[in-house]
Amino acid sequence: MCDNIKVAARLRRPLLRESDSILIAKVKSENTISIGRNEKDECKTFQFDHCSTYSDNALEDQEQLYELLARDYLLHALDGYNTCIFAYGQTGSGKSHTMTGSTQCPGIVPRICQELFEVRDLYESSDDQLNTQFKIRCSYFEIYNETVRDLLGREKCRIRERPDKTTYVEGLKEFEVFCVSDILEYLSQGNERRVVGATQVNELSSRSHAIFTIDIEQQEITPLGHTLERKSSIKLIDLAGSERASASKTTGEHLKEGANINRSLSTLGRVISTLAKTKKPILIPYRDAALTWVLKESLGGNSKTCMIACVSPCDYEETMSTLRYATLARNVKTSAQVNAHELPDGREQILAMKAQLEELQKALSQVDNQRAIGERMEKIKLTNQFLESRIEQERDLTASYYKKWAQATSERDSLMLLVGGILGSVQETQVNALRGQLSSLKFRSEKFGQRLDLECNELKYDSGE
Ligand SMILES: Nc1ncnc2c1ncn2[C@@H]1O[C@H](COP(=O)(O)OP(=O)(O)OP(=O)(O)O)[C@@H](O)[C@H]1O
Repeated sequence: MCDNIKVAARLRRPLLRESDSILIAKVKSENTISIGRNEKDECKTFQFDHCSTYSDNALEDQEQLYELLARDYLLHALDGYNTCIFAYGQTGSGKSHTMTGSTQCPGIVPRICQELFEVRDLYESSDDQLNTQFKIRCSYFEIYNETVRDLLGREKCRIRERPDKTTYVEGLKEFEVFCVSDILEYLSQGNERRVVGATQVNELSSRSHAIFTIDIEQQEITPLGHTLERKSSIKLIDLAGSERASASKTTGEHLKEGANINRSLSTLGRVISTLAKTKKPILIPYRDAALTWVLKESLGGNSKTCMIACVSPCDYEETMSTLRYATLARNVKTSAQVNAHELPDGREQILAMKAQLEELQKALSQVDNQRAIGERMEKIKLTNQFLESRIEQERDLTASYYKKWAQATSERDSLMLLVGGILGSVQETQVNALRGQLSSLKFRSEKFGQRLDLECNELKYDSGE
């Protein structure tokens, strides 16, 4: 969905030091602000989506600005849109007062935090079946002299581009927050570490661009029992103030800071004017400054964005320049989309998990089978080795029996020959002795034969034949 950047002008009250100055700006209606050098000068009028002025009650002014302008950006974020609110203006024009404010007079950031947790509590405590679970995280960084510094961590960080061309701060610390005091604690910790300096125009001048991000993740159970997940982020930005060196009487380090601030703000101006002029932009100079590079999505991408142009009631040139800048921003279009998708419902998840479990069990039993087969193979191998060595032994034994048997047989044969040859010439007693010898040899030879058969049979049985 295409949306123009919403632009509001906020006129701050004259400060004590300005009590003698001529008031050059006036809010004429809720959409119109006019500006003239003096009462006689012809006034120039500017139209914006919203114009707010001051009253005697600063707290009420803060409340009103939140209700009429800023709350919508919390509601959009709860619907799943990325949103961004940034305060722009000269130094001392009321940007920090508008975004952060003070404990007595809180600005937009603490109010958004407060209401976000009220909404969260309401949803989560509801007995309604359409329950929503929240996960809220925050991070805070500043861009000082073109360097990104994590205000809640220690590191200097770098800006990176994702494959889809969106940008992010690498290594930025993000903290999950569970209640409003958690998030306000991180906000105040970060504010304490922000680079602040005194200039002639503002005693507590912010010398950096500060970007506080709230990431919201919601999981909602729909009436059909599905889970809808929404992810969105709210970027809340307090820019450093534009300044003329002569007006703010800056010198040395402050002059360098001022030059960097002005350079990045003028790049922001060029990005805005290129986006405002071109329907299909060819080259937007996002990369020319860390600020525009990191805000790429908020300025020309998936975001609902609001610019609050803070103006002083007494400085004609600066106020005029801010209002011109703001007018240009009104023509910039962004293309915000709801970042939501349905998660697979519970039943589907259970079925998918069951199928996965079955597959795992199958794989496991295959592994078990293979292990059992392996173990049996190992046993068979050992048995084979044992049998082979037995066969070898038996073979040696058989060979030695054969040898003995052959010897016994030839001994018997030669004895029989001898008996045959000498039978006539020997005494009966000699014959009987020879006969005894012969029958003993016969008996031994039969025994050898039997033993041989027995060994052969055993061998056959062991080798499984
Ligand atoms: N609407 C307002 N009502 C009352 N006081 C205001 C308002 N806006 C600003 N102020 C006061 O004006 C002074 C300067 O405001 P602030 O510090 O917010 O300016 P800034 O734009 O953030 O300046 P810088 O860019 O130098 O940081 C502060 O004392 C602040 O309290």
